[in-house]
Amino acid sequence: MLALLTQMGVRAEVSGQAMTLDGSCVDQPVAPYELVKTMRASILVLGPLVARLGEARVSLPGGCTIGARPVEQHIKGLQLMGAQVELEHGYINARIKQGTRLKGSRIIFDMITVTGTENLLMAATLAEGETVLENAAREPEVADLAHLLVAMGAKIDGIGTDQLTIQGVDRLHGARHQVIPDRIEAGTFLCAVAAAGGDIMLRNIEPMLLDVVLNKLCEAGVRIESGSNWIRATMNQRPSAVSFRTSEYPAFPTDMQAQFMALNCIAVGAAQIIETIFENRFMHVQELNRLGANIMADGNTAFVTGVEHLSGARVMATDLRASASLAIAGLVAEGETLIERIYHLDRGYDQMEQKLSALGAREETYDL
Ligand SMILES: CC(=O)N[C@H]1[C@@H](OP(=O)(O)OP(=O)(O)OC[C@H]2O[C@@H](n3ccc(=O)[nH]c3=O)[C@H](O)[C@@H]2O)O[C@H](CO)[C@@H](O)[C@@H]1O
Ligand SMILES: C=C(OP(=O)(O)O)C(=O)O
Repeated sequence: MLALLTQMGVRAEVSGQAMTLDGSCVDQPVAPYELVKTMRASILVLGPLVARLGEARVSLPGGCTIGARPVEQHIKGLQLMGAQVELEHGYINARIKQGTRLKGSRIIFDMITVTGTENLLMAATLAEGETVLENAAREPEVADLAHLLVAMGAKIDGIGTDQLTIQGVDRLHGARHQVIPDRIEAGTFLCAVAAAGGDIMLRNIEPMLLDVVLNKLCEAGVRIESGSNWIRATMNQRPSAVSFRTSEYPAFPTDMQAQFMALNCIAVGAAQIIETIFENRFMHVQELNRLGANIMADGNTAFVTGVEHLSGARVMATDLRASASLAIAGLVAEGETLIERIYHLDRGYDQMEQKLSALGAREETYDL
């Protein structure tokens, strides 16, 4: 909805005055992962479609412009399984010989790729014989997909590890599956409370999904309590600065980098942030600096020196998590913050403005 309104010229406004979020009695059900994220998904139907129908044509994937985001690992894997793959006018065409199936293969990824693992995992479930995926991604979302496939009749060993062994089956059947909660949405709300102060109760979230994030929040001074499917965070002081390096799961997720940078902007002390997954994921730095932050970026490293106050300004969202970091900084900043191109946020958050409002934030979307 917000995306549609934005296309019609609507902008979102976040305003605050050293605001605190007090949501101790407000339930925040965390949205299922990927329910609202679609643009990057085109590549994910390539493998399963070729496996099922023998040919497929999909556009090169979109997604946030945080780096080149190549997909040659997906293509290499499908070729090893016997598919012919061509690039044509921004589309990927893949096919196998009529009357044949993809062939099980041993595929060693050159680097850890989440969507690459997911794509070839799905394709392998319907291939002929055994496929072994080595150096596979271990993100919980990959394991969740594997559990769904198993419920649909696939044969997969090594779920949750970096080596997945798949015995191809002739067909899959329907199944019922509960998608895991979105750990990045949960982490974003926790960061908002860590930065602005206050109290939040998140339900329908397994703390284990957020291990490293919760550790960093504790290091920042947040009080964390948790049960099997809930997390409560309380913060009543300025956060302490926390340094980190993004990396593949189970290390610190790249999708939480921008939100922790916002937290560091108003922290006591200084932090070093190293981004190792994407080469262009610091676009929020100059926008946070517009709000009075003190950040210097040099290559894949950002140095953040915490300041006591941020002050509202007009800023521009450049991608999904950059938008979230600006929303967090806007809550903390004194005065009004106007975030342009907020439509990026809608691709990964369901009704963030309503959820923040429920916590006591003053946030509006309005027609200009
Ligand atoms: C490992 C990792 O943290 N992946 C993140 C990545 O997943 P996403 O699946 O979008 O990206 P990948 O995991 O495939 O990419 C990881 C790295 O490998 C490189 N690469 C990937 C595939 C390929 O064929 N060639 C290639 O060079 C990418 O450029 C990137 O530097 O973005 C998502 C959205 O931000 C995050 O949720 C994922 O956590
Ligand atoms: C960059 C992200 O998503 P996508 O891969 O869909 O661009 C993200 O979730 O932070």
